[in-house]
Amino acid sequence: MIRTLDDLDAEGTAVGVRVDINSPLSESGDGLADDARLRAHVGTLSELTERGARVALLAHQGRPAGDAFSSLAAHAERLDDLLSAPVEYVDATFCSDARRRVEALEAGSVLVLENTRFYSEENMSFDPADAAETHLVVNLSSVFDAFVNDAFAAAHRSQPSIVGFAEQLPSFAGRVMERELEGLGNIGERASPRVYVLGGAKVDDSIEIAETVLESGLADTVLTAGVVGNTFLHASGVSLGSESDSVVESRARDRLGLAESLLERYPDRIRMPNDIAIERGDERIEVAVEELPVDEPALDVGQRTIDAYADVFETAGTAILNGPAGVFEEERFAVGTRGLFQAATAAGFSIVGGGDTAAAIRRLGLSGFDHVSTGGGAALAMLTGEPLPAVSALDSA
Ligand SMILES: Nc1ncnc2c1ncn2[C@@H]1O[C@H](COP(=O)(O)OP(=O)(O)OP(=O)(O)O)[C@@H](O)[C@H]1O
Ligand SMILES: O=C(O)[C@H](O)COP(=O)(O)O
Repeated sequence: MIRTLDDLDAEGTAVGVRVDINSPLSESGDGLADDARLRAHVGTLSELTERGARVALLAHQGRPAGDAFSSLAAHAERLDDLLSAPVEYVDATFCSDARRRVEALEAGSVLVLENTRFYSEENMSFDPADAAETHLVVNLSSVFDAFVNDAFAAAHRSQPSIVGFAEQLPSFAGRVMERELEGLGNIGERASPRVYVLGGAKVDDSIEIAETVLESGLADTVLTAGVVGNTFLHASGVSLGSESDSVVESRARDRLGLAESLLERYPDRIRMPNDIAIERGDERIEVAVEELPVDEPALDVGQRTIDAYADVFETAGTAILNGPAGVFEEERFAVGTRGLFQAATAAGFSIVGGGDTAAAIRRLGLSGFDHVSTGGGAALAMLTGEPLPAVSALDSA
């Protein structure tokens, strides 16, 4: 049974709170280009500080050697704007200076510790028992009274700050974690027919997801769009044209055979676009599949596809959306994503996977979904029935 903040005696308690505020950075790299994930955690942090907790914040940003690998100074500054509680930052995570700052925390205040991934162990995976013995967890457990995991978007990572503390301290789910588990947990018990929309450009991953959800019966129908839809059209023998075919072959990598096999095994449960949209001059031109191939790359799905998929949503019990239908960053090719995602809200319960998809619906001003996740890979793991290390750790705490 996972304990929540309802079960935590917060007054005066030094609480280590793991959040996921991993965010796109501004061009200059010294600021945040998007603060959606910081805003997502305001509820948890406000509740804890208003209840008198002494909050030490743990988080990662980027990956070693990656462009977005940075300190959390800018995150702390933004959180100070977003929270009514005082927020300070220290450029240390678990050394004696950091521990002293945690011990000196006043009730109702927040200290942002430095990026956990600045320390080598955090970039490795451990079983929870071994994670509990890492330097980060051992040192910080000596100054924390309790641990809250609110980092749903990193819940699929078995890293020390995610799975180690539950072995050492009383541990609880934060409100983001609680909400995500309510929205995405037990997906197999959600009303059917369950319809998965697989779009975007992570084609090899999406083909594997299609196999998982079809084989397990989680999905009654898989609707494909984006490069994923183009790939299944290609796998079904349709030649889209040299430009699109080469995009498909590069993105599908060695999974094209699996797409062909899935079409043979589930001909009635996988749907492909009826039409695509191309750019000709300054125009958006929609081309029926029967009129393919064309020279220009397929950059979106067309109205016939939107209408056909909308019919499916009308009778869907649950719609799960991951990946946009087209190059939504260009307004002319956002038509598919707008139409498809809006139509999906007709389903009994609509869920949007996190990451770029959640960013897309914010950018396009789309609304009406029952659950919009903060997690990309973590949401997908839950939506395909995979266990999440962070959740297992909290559950055994
Ligand atoms: N037909 C298309 N041709 C080329 N690119 C496309 C097409 N359709 C969608 N895309 C691109 O796919 C990208 C998003 O795909 P991606 O798979 O990363 O989404 P996502 O699954 O939501 O991401 P994440 O897993 O990070 O949440 C967008 O940048 C979009 O431009
Ligand atoms: O942005 C995300 O998907 C999460 O913060 C996890 O980041 P990671 O893929 O670098 O572990």
